[in-house]
Amino acid sequence: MVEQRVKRVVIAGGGTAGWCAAAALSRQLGALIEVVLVESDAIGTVGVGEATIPTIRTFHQLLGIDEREFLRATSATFKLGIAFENWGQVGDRYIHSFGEVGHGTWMGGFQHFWLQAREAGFAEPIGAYSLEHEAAEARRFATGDQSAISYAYHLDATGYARFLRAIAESSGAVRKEGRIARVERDGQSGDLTALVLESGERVAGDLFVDCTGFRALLIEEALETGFDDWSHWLPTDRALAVQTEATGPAVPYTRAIAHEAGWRWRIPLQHRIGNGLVYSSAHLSDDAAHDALIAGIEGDRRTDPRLIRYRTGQRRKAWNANCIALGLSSGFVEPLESTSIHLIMIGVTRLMQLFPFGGVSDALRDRYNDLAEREIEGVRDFIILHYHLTQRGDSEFWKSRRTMAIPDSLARRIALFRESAQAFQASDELFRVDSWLQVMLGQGLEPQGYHHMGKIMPPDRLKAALESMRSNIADAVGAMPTHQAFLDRYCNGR
Ligand SMILES: Cc1cc2nc3c(=O)[nH]c(=O)nc-3n(C[C@H](O)[C@H](O)[C@H](O)COP(=O)(O)OP(=O)(O)OC[C@H]3O[C@@H](n4cnc5c(N)ncnc54)[C@H](O)[C@@H]3O)c2cc1C
Repeated sequence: MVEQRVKRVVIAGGGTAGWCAAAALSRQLGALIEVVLVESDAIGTVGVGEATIPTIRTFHQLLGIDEREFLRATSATFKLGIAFENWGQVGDRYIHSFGEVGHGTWMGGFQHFWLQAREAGFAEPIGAYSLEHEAAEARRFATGDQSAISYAYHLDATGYARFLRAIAESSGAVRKEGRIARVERDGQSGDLTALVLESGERVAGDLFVDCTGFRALLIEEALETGFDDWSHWLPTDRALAVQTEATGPAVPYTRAIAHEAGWRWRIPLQHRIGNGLVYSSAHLSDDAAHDALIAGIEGDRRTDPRLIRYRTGQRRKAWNANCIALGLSSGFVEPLESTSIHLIMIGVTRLMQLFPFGGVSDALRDRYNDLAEREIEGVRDFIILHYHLTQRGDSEFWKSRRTMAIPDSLARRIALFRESAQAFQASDELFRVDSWLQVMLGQGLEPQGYHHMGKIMPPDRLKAALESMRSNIADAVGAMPTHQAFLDRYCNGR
């Protein structure tokens, strides 16, 4: 029998990444491994990261999380997509919703039918063929047996870490409070051997998970892994965040409102709104950003604006030696499509799938890094798409986004869609065709051609098929309660 070499996993950091890792590892592998987490209350967490994508629900199912309990503990609301305002041109608006857009066939996607119908003059806007889009626009929501709807959540980040901590501790994970002063390494292999706390306590382990946020204490400070900087593509490097009181019913979508040098978010929770202004410090001063943030908020402030600095890019290896970086320590592609928590969850899931019971090996590490790299690069391209496909010319920031050189992978994808309306999801890529489609069209990328599969059927049949899709969706949305009414009922257990 192969001897189990990795028995004790030490997690450094207790933000969303640290507690996600602790909860999943202890709940799923707790019978085989010991899980210890070190965090420092004095340092605290980044405190943002409140919008998610639907994969969070798969992760919750893996942990056996009760949805109502989660919603109450994190003051969460439901999210059906993101409303992008002012991205193509000032005054433009589109929703990137989570669900399917229409129905295609094996030969091609729905967009080909839709483009055919639009040319013939009988297509509604593309969003009319997506349940999630229409529900978001109508601010309605229902889940459970009543409807099959694709959704995610807006959640309170601090409450979420607390919630995950309770799961982790009840599954046997042990928390140690204290500031990590130094990291010990094996003189020969270079592997990490222990975290030494300021108190002098030594926390030894076989495998380490770096969740220390932007500090990247293990993966960078100790292991000097290196970082690929993507700020030439994604130059926003600061965010100002402030919480305000809710002023009305919660909407089931995030708002991402472009401004002269970045964008603003608005994330509705049950009791408050999370607001933030993301900007490029090369194009907007901190004072001007502060004024723009305050000018754009509604409702009384609950907190003072807080400045967060970041750099967009990825750690050269997410897994280096016997250390895996998760969360902000592994890289950050700015929060536009709410992908960071997803990348944490997929990273933890992958770690459990590739867990090095027999010891860390190059083969396991390479496989993990390969998948992590492909996934974050797919996210990167998707985010760059939003900036690059702007028609805005009202500021240096937007002019430079429009004219910048983009990754070849993305340039090919845009050219393909522009020429033929063909969109695809590469293997190991997060965003589905429906997402690429909605954002490309939403940002004003007009296909010059399309597949003629719609011409195979008589125009009347195409018209009837589209009308039936649209009216079925309209009926389903019409039967839903408002998002706020559903939330009130669902969270109260009624
Ligand atoms: C402006 C902004 C907006 C974002 N919005 C979204 C979003 O909408 N959706 C989304 O999915 N993601 C978002 N993110 C990303 C999200 O915030 C993070 O992925 C998530 O919070 C995980 O952070 P973390 O746990 O890696 O780091 P942190 O929350 O920073 O946690 C780091 C932990 O390490 C500990 N630590 C650090 N140094 C030491 C030390 N010396 N000793 C002991 N402990 C230490 C800290 O105490 C803390 O517990 C956003 C990020 C930013 C910057």
